[in-house]
Parts: sequence; C-alpha cells; structure tokens
Amino acid sequence: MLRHLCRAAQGGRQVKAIGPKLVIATHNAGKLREIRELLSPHGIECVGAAELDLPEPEETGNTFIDNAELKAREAADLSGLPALADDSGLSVDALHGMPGIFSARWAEDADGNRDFRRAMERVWHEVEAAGEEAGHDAHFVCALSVAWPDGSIESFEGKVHGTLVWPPRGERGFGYDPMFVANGMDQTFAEIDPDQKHAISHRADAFKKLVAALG
Ligand SMILES: O=P(O)(O)OP(=O)(O)OP(=O)(O)OC[C@H]1O[C@@H](n2cnc3c(O)ncnc32)[C@H](O)[C@@H]1O
Ligand SMILES: [Mg+2]
Repeated sequence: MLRHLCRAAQGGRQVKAIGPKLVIATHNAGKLREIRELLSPHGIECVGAAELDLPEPEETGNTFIDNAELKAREAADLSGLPALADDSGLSVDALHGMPGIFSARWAEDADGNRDFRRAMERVWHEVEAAGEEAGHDAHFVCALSVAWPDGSIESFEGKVHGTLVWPPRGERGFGYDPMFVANGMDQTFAEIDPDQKHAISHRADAFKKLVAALG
C-alpha cells in the first residue's frame, strides 16, 4: 500500500512515508485524473497543484526526468508536502523523437493557449513529409518524480510503443491520444476504456516502477 509507502531503508537511509497527503504537481486536468485513478487503489489523499494555487514552473530541463524533477521539487518546497510530478510526451521515430519534451509546447499558440488538434496536424504533416519509409512508429514517455520537503527525490520512467494514425479518432483521454494506437490494439488511446489505457500506458508503466521501488 502506498499509504504506508516508505523509501527503502538502505545503508542507514531514513525511512520516509509518502502519505497520507501527496501533492500532484500538474496543471493538466487529464493527467491529474489519470494519476488519481492510478493512485486510487493505494488510498492516498491527492491534492492538485491548482487547488493549492501553486505556480506552473518553467520547464527548462533537457529530459523528461529533468522536467519532472523540477516540477516535483518546486511543489514540495512550496507546499511542505511530498509532491509527485509527471513530465511526459510523444516521441515519433520519423521525427527523431520530436515533439518529445516539447509535446505541450507544440500545441501552444503565441498566447500560450493549447490546441491539440493543431498539434496533431503538425505531427502528421511532418511525418508525411519524412516519407513513407520513415514509418509511423511512435512511443509515449512518462517520467514520474516524487520529491520530499527535505530535498530527497526519486524518479522513474515508463513507455508505451505504438503507431500513429490519421485522422484522429475518439473523444476520451487527452493530448495526442486520438492519433495513437498502442501495439496489439486496433483502437486509439482516445477510443479505448480508461481502464484499458491504465493497463498499458506509459504512465501506468512508470507507476509500476514507482510502486516496485517505493511500495
Ligand atoms: O506540466 P504539467 O503541469 O504536468 O502539464 P502539461 O500538460 O504541461 O504536461 P507536460 O509538460 O508533461 O507536457 C506533456 C504533453 O504531452 C502530452 N501527453 C502526455 N501524456 C499523454 C497521454 O497519456 N496521452 C496523450 N498525450 C499525452 C500532453 O499533450 C501533454 O500536455
Ligand atoms: Mg508542462
């Protein structure tokens, strides 16, 4: 049970509980919903960054883990509570891993408003421009970081591989879900039941590693 989750007491390291209250350091409602669903079997009280009026830090890192750590660190420092952050994105083989850590930024206009239909059109347009031989393979990546107020931090990364499809299909999920079909499935992440996404997603994969290490 994550409620009693303790960091491994190795070599005299202090044993530290994650709960009972955990700040979810995201301003993305879709992510927050998925993280709550993934944590619900563990009986942790989750409080969203927006509920605490925490600011959205600038994502200056060069990797998913760098950005997850800076978001978790800032939320733990400001709230005085353990904080979990998620940095994630879509990595497209034909685009040499882009949009990657820029997945949210590809959806933003000059005023910072997000439009994922436009971002998906850009991805598909660039995939087509890369030529048929470049293929349509892609994967989602999710880095999860838990930061404690005393300065310690743990990070985990998960992935799910699949194929991009066009046109986008489905109303569920968020972000790039309508154009992503996981390997072994026929429907996009926006068409399948949320429980099916939670069984195989990059976020679920990262959570499995987090629970294995800390649970
Ligand atoms: O930084 P926070 O506040 O957590 O929220 P964000 O939306 O800005 O999140 P990121 O910086 O991690 O950007 C990742 C983007 O990648 C996309 N993404 C991540 N996970 C996804 C998923 O499960 N399905 C579809 N798109 C996803 C989605 O569009 C996100 O906005
Ligand atoms: Mg972000």
